Amino acid sequence: MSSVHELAHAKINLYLHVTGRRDDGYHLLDSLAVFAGAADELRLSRGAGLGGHVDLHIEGTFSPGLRDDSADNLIVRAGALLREHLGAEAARHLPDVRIVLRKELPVASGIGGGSADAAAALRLLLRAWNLSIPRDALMALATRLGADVPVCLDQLSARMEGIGEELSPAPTLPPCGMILVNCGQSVSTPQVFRTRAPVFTPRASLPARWDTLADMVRDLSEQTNDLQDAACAICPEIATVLATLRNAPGCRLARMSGSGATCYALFDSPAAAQAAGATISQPDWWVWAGDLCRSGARLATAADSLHA
Ligand SMILES: C[C@@](CO)(OP(=O)(O)O)[C@H](O)COP(=O)(O)OP(=O)(O)OC[C@H]1O[C@@H](n2ccc(N)nc2=O)[C@H](O)[C@@H]1O
Ligand SMILES: Nc1ncnc2c1ncn2[C@@H]1O[C@H](COP(=O)(O)OP(=O)(O)O)[C@@H](O)[C@H]1O
Repeated sequence: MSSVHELAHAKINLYLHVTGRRDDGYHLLDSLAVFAGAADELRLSRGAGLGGHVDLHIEGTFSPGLRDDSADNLIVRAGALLREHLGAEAARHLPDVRIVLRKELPVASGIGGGSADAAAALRLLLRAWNLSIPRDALMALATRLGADVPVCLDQLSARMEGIGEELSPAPTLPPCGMILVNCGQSVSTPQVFRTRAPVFTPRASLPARWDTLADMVRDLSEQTNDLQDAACAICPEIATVLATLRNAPGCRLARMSGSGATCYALFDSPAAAQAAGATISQPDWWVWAGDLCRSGARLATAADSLHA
C-alpha cells in the first residue's frame, strides 16, 4: 500500500503585537510569521474500511507528550471537521485512513506544532479523499481548528492579523540562519494571554523587502513580542534561554516566539547558526539550528489523489 507524507514546519513569530481584544476574549494580533526547517512529519496510508475515520499513531522525540487515542488531537479534529463539512451522507463513502505522526517539535511551545500538524492533516486528507474545497472555505475551517492553523496551510512567511486568520504577504526575507531553543517546559497559550498586562501595541510599519539581515534586525528591534514578559513570569527559565542566545557567537537578535516558551535567534547564515547552536547544551533543552523554510507547501487540488 502506498502512503503520502507532509512536513509540518515550526512557525516562528518574529514579532507579535497585541493590538486589541475582541468581545469574545480573543486578542487581535499583528505578527510576522516565518517557518523554520524544524518539522513534524505526517504519513498517511489508506485503511480498510469506509466512513473517513482517522486512526492516529504517534512516534518521535516528543510523542510522550501526546496520546494517540485522543479525539482532542488536532489531526483527529481536522478529520472530524472535514467530515462535518461534507455532511454525513458523503462522509460515509470516504476511505478510512491511518496517519503516523512523527512528533519532533516540542508541544505547547509557541512554535505552533499542533497547528502545523492540523494544517498538514488537512492537506493530506484533501488528497486522500480527492476533495476540492474553495480556499476561503478551507481557511474558515482551518480557523475553527485554531488561530494559527490558516498560516500553516501554506507554510509561507506571512503577516498575521485579526486573531491570526487575516494573512498578507511578508516582506521578502534576506538570507539568514536561525536557532530555536526550548527549555523543556510547556506553556499554556490561554494562561499567557490572561497574564499579560492589558496594554495594546500599534500595528508595525514594515517595508516590502529586507535586502540584508542587518536591515531586518534593525526593523525587528523596534518591534516586540507582547507575550514575552507574561511567559517569562510563568516560566522564568525563558529569560535564561534568551540570555544564552544573546551570548551565542554571531547572534543578531534573540526573542521569544508566540506564547512561548521557545525562543529564536537570528544569524548571518545557517552555518553560523549551526556553529553557535553547537555551543548551547543544557540538560532538557531542545536546540535546533538551520535555515528558514523557503519553499512552503502546496495545497491539494482535485487532481491529486492517493492510490492505495
Ligand atoms: C499565540 C500564537 C501566535 O501565533 O501562537 P502559539 O503561541 O500558540 O504558537 C497564536 O495566536 C495562538 O494560536 P493557536 O494556538 O492556534 O490558538 P487557539 O487554539 O486558537 O487559541 C488558544 C487560546 O489562546 C487565546 N488566544 C489565541 C489566539 C488569539 N489571537 N487570541 C487569544 O486570546 C485564547 O484564550 C484561546 O482560547
Ligand atoms: N498534534 C498535536 N501536536 C501538538 N499539540 C497538540 C496536537 N494536537 C493537540 N494538541 C494540543 O494543542 C495544544 C497546543 O499545542 P502546540 O500547537 O504544540 O502549541 P504552540 O502553538 O504553543 O506551539 C497543546 O496543549 C496540545 O495538547
